[in-house]
Amino acid sequence: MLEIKNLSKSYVPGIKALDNVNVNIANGEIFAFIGHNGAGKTTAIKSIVGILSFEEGEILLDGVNIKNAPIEFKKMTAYIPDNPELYDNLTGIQYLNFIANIYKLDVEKRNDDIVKYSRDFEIYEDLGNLISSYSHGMKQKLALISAFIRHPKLLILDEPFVGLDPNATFKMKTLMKEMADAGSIIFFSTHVLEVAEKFCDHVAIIKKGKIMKIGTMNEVKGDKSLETVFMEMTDSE
Ligand SMILES: Nc1ncnc2c1ncn2[C@@H]1O[C@H](COP(=O)(O)OP(=O)(O)OP(=O)(O)O)[C@@H](O)[C@H]1O
Repeated sequence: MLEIKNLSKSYVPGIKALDNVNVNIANGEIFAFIGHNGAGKTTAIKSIVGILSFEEGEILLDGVNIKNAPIEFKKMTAYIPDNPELYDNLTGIQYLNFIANIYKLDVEKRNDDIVKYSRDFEIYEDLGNLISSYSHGMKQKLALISAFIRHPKLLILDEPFVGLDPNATFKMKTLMKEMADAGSIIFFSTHVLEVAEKFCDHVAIIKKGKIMKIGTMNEVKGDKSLETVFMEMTDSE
């Protein structure tokens, strides 16, 4: 379970980018975090994965506190930013093995997973090429594979649907669903409300650092579309 309790964060004293955010996500849930530009999604994500410090609150994954046990927490977590920075001078396979070695993944299992996921994402044939020769979408696919081979407890993604072709988007959703069915938590931010509506069990709408509405997709949208509820929540001052 991921527990975010009373999380507040300011970049500038007196201005809260996150204001008393509370979120609980059970194992196996697919959770979408939606909000306007500047609402605080990336700030929340970077706080959860331990990149940003925060002044108030607690973040726990299966009871492990990011502040008290950051290494243990990070071992269970895979994070894919909206624009992943990879190592241009490595080949795709060198990068995947580098990540696999850092996390001490079993060699046989990792090799099987690399073949499976790179075939799924149709970049198997490109793994021997330098990352510098990859397109933006291919880099995103490589970053996704590096996360999937770890089978993390928490997979957290910032805007994962931007820049992927329809096949890759479909494949990513299928693999995310598989991971959730195996008990992982999938947490992502998105501006693509149709995908969030169809794909997620749970959702939170954030505005100016505050959670406006949170719950199951049905609880949040009722008999309206997610877009309608989002507009109602975020347009009003
Ligand atoms: N490094 C920073 N220094 C100062 N203020 C920042 C910094 N990063 C973000 N902010 C501010 O924090 C607030 C939340 O930004 P954040 O990037 O979390 O929003 P977001 O919801 O991810 O937006 P987007 O959808 O545009 O990616 C904004 O007001 C932003 O200007």
